[in-house]
Amino acid sequence: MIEAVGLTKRYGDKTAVYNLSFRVRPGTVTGFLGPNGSGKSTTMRMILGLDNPTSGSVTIGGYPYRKLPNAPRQVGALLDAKAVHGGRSARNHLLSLAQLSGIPARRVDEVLGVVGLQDVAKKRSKGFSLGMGQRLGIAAALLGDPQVLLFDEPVNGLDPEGILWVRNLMRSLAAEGRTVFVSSHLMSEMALTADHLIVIGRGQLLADMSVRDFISANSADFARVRTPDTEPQLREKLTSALTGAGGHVLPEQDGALRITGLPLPRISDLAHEAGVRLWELSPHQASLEEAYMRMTQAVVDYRSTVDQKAGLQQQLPPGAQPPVPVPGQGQPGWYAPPPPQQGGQPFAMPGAPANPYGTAPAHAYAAPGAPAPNPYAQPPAQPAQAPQAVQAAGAPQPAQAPQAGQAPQQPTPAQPAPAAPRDEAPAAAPGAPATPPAADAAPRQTPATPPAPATATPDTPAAPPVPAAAPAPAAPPAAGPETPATAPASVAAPAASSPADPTQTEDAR
Ligand SMILES: Nc1ncnc2c1ncn2[C@@H]1O[C@H](COP(=O)(O)OP(=O)(O)OP(=O)(O)O)[C@@H](O)[C@H]1O
Repeated sequence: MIEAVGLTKRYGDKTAVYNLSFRVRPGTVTGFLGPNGSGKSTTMRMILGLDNPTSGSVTIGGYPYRKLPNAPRQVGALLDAKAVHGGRSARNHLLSLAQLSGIPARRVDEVLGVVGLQDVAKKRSKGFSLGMGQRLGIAAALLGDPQVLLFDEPVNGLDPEGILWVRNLMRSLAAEGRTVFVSSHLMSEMALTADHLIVIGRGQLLADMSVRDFISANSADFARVRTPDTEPQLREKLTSALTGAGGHVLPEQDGALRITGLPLPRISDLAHEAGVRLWELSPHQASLEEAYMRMTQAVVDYRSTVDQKAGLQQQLPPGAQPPVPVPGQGQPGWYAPPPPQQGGQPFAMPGAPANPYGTAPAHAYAAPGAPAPNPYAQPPAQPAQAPQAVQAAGAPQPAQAPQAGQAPQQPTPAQPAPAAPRDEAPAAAPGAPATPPAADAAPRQTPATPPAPATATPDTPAAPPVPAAAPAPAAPPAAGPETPATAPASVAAPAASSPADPTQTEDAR
């Protein structure tokens, strides 16, 4: 179990994560969703002890990562597939991680087989494609056979076979009772892979619920109706009959109508009464993508504004009519309206308190574009305990991001029980070698941007970036469980990715 309580991270003026509380449970795949820059990677780094929270806490099996006995055997992670010493072969990369964590060499060959890299095991990883790099990162995460796995965008760059493989891998890891936490922007994939979702926007929790609940809470089921293409007047007739009966009708791009607010039999009756023949009348459930778009459209920071496809469009033949644009399509809110029972609160979580933190109203996202309270300006009430429910916060205003000196009142984070871990109790003796490679412990480097004050002092002071050409030194045995592990051996963390000397010969296998 991963448990975050009131987790907050600021980089100078930038609040990357704000007051996040959630639990990631074993036995399920939990998807971690959010727009670009919403704080997913930052959250994962805090879970793995690679960044220190500004406030709040996050534990794995009851321990902060750095206090976790034999952490590399308990937690595996893929954060950045490129965080590999390019001059090393895949096998030697894994071997060095294994040696530093007391993992037998035969396990290296096992995981190489699991990820399908056995044939290129002796090739230097700098020649790897993006997908091969992802596989190597996944192999590193699996190395310690850990109970808790974190994957940041694991299907990036994978081919369809690879995507299917990752999906099945995640599901089988969860089926074995492991805790699997995976971020992705691929909604269709998440819909097939995840059982549960944690959705954040601008660093704040938007939803914490099952995929099924998420879709039904944030979208409406709808009916698709098609009238004969040859008689456009029938479409108009049906539209007015349905609208008159209280239905909500949206044209779809292929000429069909998308109807919400009326049950299928009623649509059929209305069509019959209006003398309109139907070519299609079918029930549909909104996709995860639609539900996600609806929920997050108010908290997207980076949105493309230029129609890049404009220049690619073919000229219409003389006399041809351009396709009728779908009203509102592409604009916030063009998706089907929220389910009526939600009373216009598409994000209200079924059965959950509407406003667990007493912050912004639950309907804050119901009307995209409507003025929304700034959650940063409204310090949340102290949560009684780690909520499993959605934090129905309002859409933050970008211009009003919190300043470092104007920190809202922080909730007192609940202290994680210092007792023995629960479901992820350490499998190995605490004295087992646990010190991971120093390179893995380095904080995220952002060369183009000078680090903000919060990052100027690395969270892991003892771990400066290791020069790329220098192999990670063999770690001394861990002093014991109280010795903070600087980073997981199996975490594919950045900092070891500086260009390797191309003339360097591959070290002994
Ligand atoms: N080391 C850092 N120093 C300063 N700002 C940072 C640092 N790391 C992250 N940020 C900022 O924190 C915010 C959250 O970034 P993060 O990488 O966690 O988002 P994300 O949800 O993982 O994004 P994406 O989906 O694009 O990977 C961003 O605005 C980012 O610029």
